[in-house]
Amino acid sequence: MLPFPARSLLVSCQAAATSPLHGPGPMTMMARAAEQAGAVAIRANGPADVAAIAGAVGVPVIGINKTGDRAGVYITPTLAAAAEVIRAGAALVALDGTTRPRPDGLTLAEQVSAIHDGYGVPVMADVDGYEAGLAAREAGADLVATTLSGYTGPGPVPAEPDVELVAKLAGALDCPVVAEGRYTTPELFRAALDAGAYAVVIGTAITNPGAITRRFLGALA
Ligand SMILES: CC(=O)N[C@H](C=O)[C@@H](O)[C@H](O)[C@H](O)COP(=O)(O)O
Repeated sequence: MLPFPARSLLVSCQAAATSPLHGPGPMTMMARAAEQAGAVAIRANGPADVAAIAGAVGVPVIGINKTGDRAGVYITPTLAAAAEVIRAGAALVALDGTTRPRPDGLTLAEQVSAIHDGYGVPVMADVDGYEAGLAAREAGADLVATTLSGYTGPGPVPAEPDVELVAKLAGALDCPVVAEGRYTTPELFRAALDAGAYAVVIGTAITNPGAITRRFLGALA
């Protein structure tokens, strides 16, 4: 049973170490504001933020634990990283669901089943493409998210979200597909749901005032 309903908006509350909003205090305020406005789950990074947010909101927290280099597997890359955010209060854990080798040597299937067996929480696999999505479900993921599409190849990150991948995965998988990554407008949020997304995670467009400010100033360039 998933801890949030279909056709819902989930808000990612994360701030880079360079941001004045970095840390559990500001991220908890962001999460409370998102919950007050109708977000039905919060995605948060690291045990400190997960613990603070889980203690302050009534909606479930999707915990991630970014570790290591962004060029490699960095979203909850190991079982130990997953355990930290689960112990901090995550109701669900999201982790790298690509086919790349993982730093602790576990396969994705081994990591997922260790989380299921050891902690009993659902797992969301952040994938970068169709084949990875199929493989992640095969490996036991309870949800598949398009989070890493556009981020694992050699080229620049596209401006638009990968709605096509959402549609392909939703048509092929027997589990919920979550749209995540570069959903910047209400129209794109709606497009993801219409393409078959169970829910949509929105981060930057809601919780990153620095990026929003830069986006407006881009109109002057
Ligand atoms: C690729 C990667 O590391 N994505 C991260 C995953 O947790 C976050 O940095 C994103 O903000 C999140 O996925 C939400 O996406 P957007 O901020 O585009 O709405």
